[in-house]
Amino acid sequence: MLIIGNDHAGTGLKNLLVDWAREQNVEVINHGTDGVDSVDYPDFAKAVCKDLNTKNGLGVLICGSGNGIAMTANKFKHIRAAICWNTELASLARQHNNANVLVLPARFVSEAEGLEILKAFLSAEFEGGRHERRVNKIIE
Ligand SMILES: O=C(CO)C(O)[C@H](O)[C@H](O)COP(=O)(O)O
Repeated sequence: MLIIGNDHAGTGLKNLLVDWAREQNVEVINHGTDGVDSVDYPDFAKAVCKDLNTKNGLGVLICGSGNGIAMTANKFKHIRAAICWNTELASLARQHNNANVLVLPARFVSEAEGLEILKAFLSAEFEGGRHERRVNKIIE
């Protein structure tokens, strides 16, 4: 399951990702705005993170730079949100940090790049070991 949210800067990329995920038969919950009128990104980060803390899935948050929406998300317990602007960062966010929210900066990646970054995030797995010790220290 993907739980997705975005502000007005991320609507186009969000639509592409939702369409792709549904084509893959991945269940998607869309908490983002579907328009381009100016909205406030914390509202969407909060909706996604609250939902994610009650469901088994991964989150995707999209805004212009990624910064504000990630700052908001990382205030939630059990949320580890990683801003990723290429596929390598997305894989590492899962492999090393067990990130459960992918944050995409829509004004700094193309829509095609955003989709590849999501694919990399979804296909990577947490490696555990020394990384588990470190992630546990984040959780503490
Ligand atoms: O950091 C951000 C959200 O996490 C953003 O980049 C916003 O999308 C951005 O600040 C919106 O800017 P705008 O000038 O209001 O479109």
